[in-house]
Amino acid sequence: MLKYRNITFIGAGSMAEAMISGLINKEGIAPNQITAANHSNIQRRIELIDKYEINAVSFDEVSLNNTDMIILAVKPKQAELVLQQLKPNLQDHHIILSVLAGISTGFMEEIITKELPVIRVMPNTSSMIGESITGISAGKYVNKDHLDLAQELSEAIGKVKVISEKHMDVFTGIAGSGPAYFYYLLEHMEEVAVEKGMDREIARDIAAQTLYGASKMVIETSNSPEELRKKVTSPNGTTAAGLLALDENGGGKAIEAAVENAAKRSKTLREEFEKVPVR
Ligand SMILES: NC(=O)C1=CN([C@@H]2O[C@H](COP(=O)(O)OP(=O)(O)OC[C@H]3O[C@@H](n4cnc5c(N)ncnc54)[C@H](O)[C@@H]3O)[C@@H](O)[C@H]2O)C=CC1
Ligand SMILES: O=C(O)[C@@H]1CCC=N1
Repeated sequence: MLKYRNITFIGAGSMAEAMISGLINKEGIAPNQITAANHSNIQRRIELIDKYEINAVSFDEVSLNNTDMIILAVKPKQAELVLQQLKPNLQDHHIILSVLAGISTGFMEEIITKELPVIRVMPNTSSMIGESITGISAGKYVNKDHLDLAQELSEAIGKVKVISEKHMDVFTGIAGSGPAYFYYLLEHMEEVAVEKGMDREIARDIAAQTLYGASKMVIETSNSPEELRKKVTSPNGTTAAGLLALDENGGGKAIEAAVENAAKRSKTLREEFEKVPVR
């Protein structure tokens, strides 16, 4: 069970913080079970200690003796170096989770050489408030207990889907990067309202609640997005006019292209940063 486990984040940036915040808001995971390690930014460590009362240390000070789960949360390009540096201190009881976009379990397993469980976990920043949707896929040495633990951790920050690793790129394109597309949408909606003289804060609330309500309708009713869209669209009404403008301006295609391009980038990150490790 997660509540008896100690967790060390390697990397203490936005994604690590979103997960830390979600985890300690969840009953059962005490701040002192969590350690975050970063490269050199002392100010950032102080900020995390003050805000969450977790332990925060520099990468050089990190000790893995009392850790059960290591969560890699550095940039994909740092994967190889960080794993090489961790390798001498890895122990048989360690479970390695990686939130790194693109980087495969096979590559990580190859670097660490020990037969340790490596699990890819793709959350999003809504972990911060326990509303992530997190994709997990297991490496070669993962058993049911390891997977259950990764699932439990992911459930502490939102919902979970266990997926095949071959779908991780598209999952990242939809869910890892997805919040940014919706923020972009909200920014644009807000801007139009502001241009028409509406107060920015009010416009923001209106747009955000509209998105939240629409999402909740998809999640909580048995209707598909298409059915729900049709229910909003009165013949010859305002929605039809709005959707026509979306179509004419390539709205649907733009959304598809965003997901495709993010998924493609996930794949090219792998090609760029997975080199054959030097043993
Ligand atoms: N930001 C997001 O929404 C999501 C990010 N991810 C993945 O999470 C990972 C981290 O992304 P962000 O948090 O956005 O990046 P970030 O740039 O905010 O954080 C990276 C962290 O790694 C630390 N770091 C760099 N080199 C290090 C080293 N040698 N040892 C220890 N720490 C080191 C940095 O000090 C920093 O704290 C990436 O691999 C990304 O693909 C996954 C899902 C969503
Ligand atoms: O932009 C990125 O590469 C990371 C991975 C998913 C979300 N943020």
